[in-house]
Amino acid sequence: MIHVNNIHKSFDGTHILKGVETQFENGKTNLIIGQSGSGKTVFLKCLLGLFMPEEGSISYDGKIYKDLTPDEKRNLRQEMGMVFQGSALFDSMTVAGNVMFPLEMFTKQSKSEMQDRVDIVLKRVNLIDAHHKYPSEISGGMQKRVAIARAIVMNPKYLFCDEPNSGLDPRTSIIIDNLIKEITEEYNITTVINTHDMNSVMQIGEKIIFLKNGLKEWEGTKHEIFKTDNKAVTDFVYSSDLFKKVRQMYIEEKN
Ligand SMILES: Nc1ncnc2c1ncn2[C@@H]1O[C@H](COP(=O)(O)OP(=O)(O)OP(=O)(O)O)[C@@H](O)[C@H]1O
Repeated sequence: MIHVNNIHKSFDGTHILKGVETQFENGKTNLIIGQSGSGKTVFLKCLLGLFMPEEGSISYDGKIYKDLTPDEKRNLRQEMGMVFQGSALFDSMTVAGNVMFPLEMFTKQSKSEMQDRVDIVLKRVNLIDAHHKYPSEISGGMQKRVAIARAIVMNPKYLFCDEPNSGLDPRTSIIIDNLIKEITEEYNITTVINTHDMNSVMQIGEKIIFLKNGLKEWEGTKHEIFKTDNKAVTDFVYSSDLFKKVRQMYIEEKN
């Protein structure tokens, strides 16, 4: 569980996050949405410990990040998995090499222990015969599965995903969304996803935070987002005719 307590972050005097307050439960897929420039990436980087808020604090299962020693911070960061936008795989390494990389960097496991773990996570993301392939030899959807396998290979308590569906077709996006949700539940991970993808919101948004100008404008579930009359949220989420119709149908069905 992650508690975000009134965090503020500025760059060169420009106030970007202006007191964000929320919490993310384990076993749940938490989504951050908002217009470009609303502060989603800055917020995710604060959660990852890459940016330090000037005010407020973030705590991870009771551990307040800013109060930890450098060693404790390092240990906590090893409990965080990250799926980067565009997968960010090492082109010169095989699929297995990419997934093994965090184990080689941060553990003292033997080669066979590492190989066993790589087999388990690649199987979990439904990639069985890809160990010896290079990223350029597999599809974008498969690359994303490799990125997810690498993010969970250290058995993280927290999983952060930046635009996990960017560059994927709608069908593959749904498969990747469902995979992240299943893994989140199965391993009881606290997952936070930055997304522009409204399909993801409707599919896996167990908790959605809507950021506007560095503030949390709204939060709720994928069911509540259909019913909200918060104009900033409805203008953003239901900007397309298709989603306007979906919302209308949902409201009529519930009445
Ligand atoms: N390292 C930085 N130094 C200075 N300003 C920054 C830095 N990182 C982000 N910003 C500024 O913070 C603001 C919010 O940026 P951020 O990347 O969080 O937006 P976003 O909501 O993720 O947008 P997008 O959806 O387009 O990715 C922007 O005005 C950006 O220029």
